[in-house]
Amino acid sequence: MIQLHDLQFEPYLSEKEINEAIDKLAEQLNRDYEGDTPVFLGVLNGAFMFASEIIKRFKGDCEVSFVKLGSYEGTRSTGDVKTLLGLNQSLKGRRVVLIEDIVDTGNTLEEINEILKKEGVADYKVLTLFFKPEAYKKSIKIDYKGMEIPNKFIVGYGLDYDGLGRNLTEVYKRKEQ
Ligand SMILES: O=P(O)(O)OC[C@H]1O[C@H](OP(=O)(O)OP(=O)(O)O)[C@H](O)[C@@H]1O
Ligand code: HPA
Repeated sequence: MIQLHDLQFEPYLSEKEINEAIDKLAEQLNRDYEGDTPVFLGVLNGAFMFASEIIKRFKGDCEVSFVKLGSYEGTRSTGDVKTLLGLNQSLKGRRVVLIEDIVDTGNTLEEINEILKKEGVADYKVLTLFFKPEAYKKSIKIDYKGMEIPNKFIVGYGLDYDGLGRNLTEVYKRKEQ
């Protein structure tokens, strides 16, 4: 059990389980993007750890870029997704792989979708380590999912509770009261 701020969290996914999911995603990406030079676009802050691991496993040429969006306060989405750092390169005509640590309500994804539509990308795919099907309210297709998880608040592997927990290499879920 760990404590972050006022909440307790219990172990949920081991580093081994997470790495196995990332290995599988990497195999798919290496197959689907063979011979292409995709742009991996990570969504900060949460995706930093996953982005690093998946990009290390990509065998071809690629570019790496980041945007920074935020909408969570504590354990809840405010529904108001703020772009804190936007794109700093043109993605026109490029194949883009959006890297998310988690797709939960889908609010963040919808916001990025609008940004990428305006960019005139050749195509883009959504890659996420974690996906909460019960919470997802949008229709944007999630192309690559590492793991489907129940609608519980998690921390670790880049994900935080009010700033803490991002450095944990395993994932913890909020303890039921
Ligand atoms: O599908 P949603 O409900 O929009 O949730 C997913 C988003 O929430 C988290 O970001 P957050 O806004 O907490 O910012 P952070 O990445 O800096 O922690 C996470 O990193 C995703 O980007
Ligand atoms: O379960 C979660 N944990 C941490 N951050 C998040 N952002 C969306 N869902 C989550």
